[in-house]
Amino acid sequence: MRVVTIIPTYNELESLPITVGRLRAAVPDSDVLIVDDNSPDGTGELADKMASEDSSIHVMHRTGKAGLGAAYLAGFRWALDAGYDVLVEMDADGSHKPEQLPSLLAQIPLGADLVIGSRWVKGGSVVNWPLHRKAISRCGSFYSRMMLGVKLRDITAGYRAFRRETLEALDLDAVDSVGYGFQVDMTFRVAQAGLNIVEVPVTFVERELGVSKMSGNIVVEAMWNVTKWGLGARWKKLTSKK
Ligand SMILES: Nc1nc2c(ncn2[C@@H]2O[C@H](COP(=O)(O)OP(=O)(O)O[C@H]3O[C@H](CO)[C@@H](O)[C@H](O)[C@@H]3O)[C@@H](O)[C@H]2O)c(=O)[nH]1
Repeated sequence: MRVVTIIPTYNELESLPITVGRLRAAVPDSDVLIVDDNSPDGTGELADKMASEDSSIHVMHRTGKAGLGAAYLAGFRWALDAGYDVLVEMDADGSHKPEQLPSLLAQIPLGADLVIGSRWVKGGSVVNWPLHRKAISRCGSFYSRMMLGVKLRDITAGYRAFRRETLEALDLDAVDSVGYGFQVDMTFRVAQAGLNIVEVPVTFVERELGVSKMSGNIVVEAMWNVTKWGLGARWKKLTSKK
């Protein structure tokens, strides 16, 4: 099983080497793809240096900040072309513990098409999150579950492992969401394709270095899209019955 862990970065100079070091120690067999959006703090140059010292680390440079969703889509395309069997999504800031990746990967041979590292299933948790982030995440997952009929606890989670065939089954060109909405969008598409989504408990640790790129716009985008997708799916169901 050839695994690649895709790490999108925007201004992650301090966090990136720590996270990649932990990942290499925890899952030495996983290659790494860093997708940098021309970070002003020099993260891209640091990533190049790391790649020059370790042939399992690859770097994709993009011209400017275009959002986490766009970075992942570019990373997916590169990794599919390169022939990887499993594509992992991981934040650069250490909030997704690399030491927990083996528990996500273990689900792939058992038949999972998408594995979600879930904060809100039994055994999952969040460390050091302010109350408002907990509320946004829980409400976002609850609203998405209600609107989309996807029976998962943590639909917005960003710690994931995709089987390559799962991504090949989707129309990636049609995905245009940027923030939280991207994770919900991908989950909804995988669920609609009738594929097997498995949640495993993880501990999400709030970053200690750098700053989150979460913004009000990203939350509004997600809510708007979820409403649109949910109503669209209901309308489709209604009109196909006639
Ligand atoms: N290349 C690139 N990377 C980006 C961009 N925006 C964010 N990133 C990178 O994406 C990762 C997550 O960004 P954060 O800003 O730390 O995200 P967060 O608010 O903590 O959100 C996390 O949790 C959400 C659910 O609670 C998830 O939906 C989200 O995917 C992420 O895992 C980090 O590695 C960050 O550098 C961008 O425009 N371009």
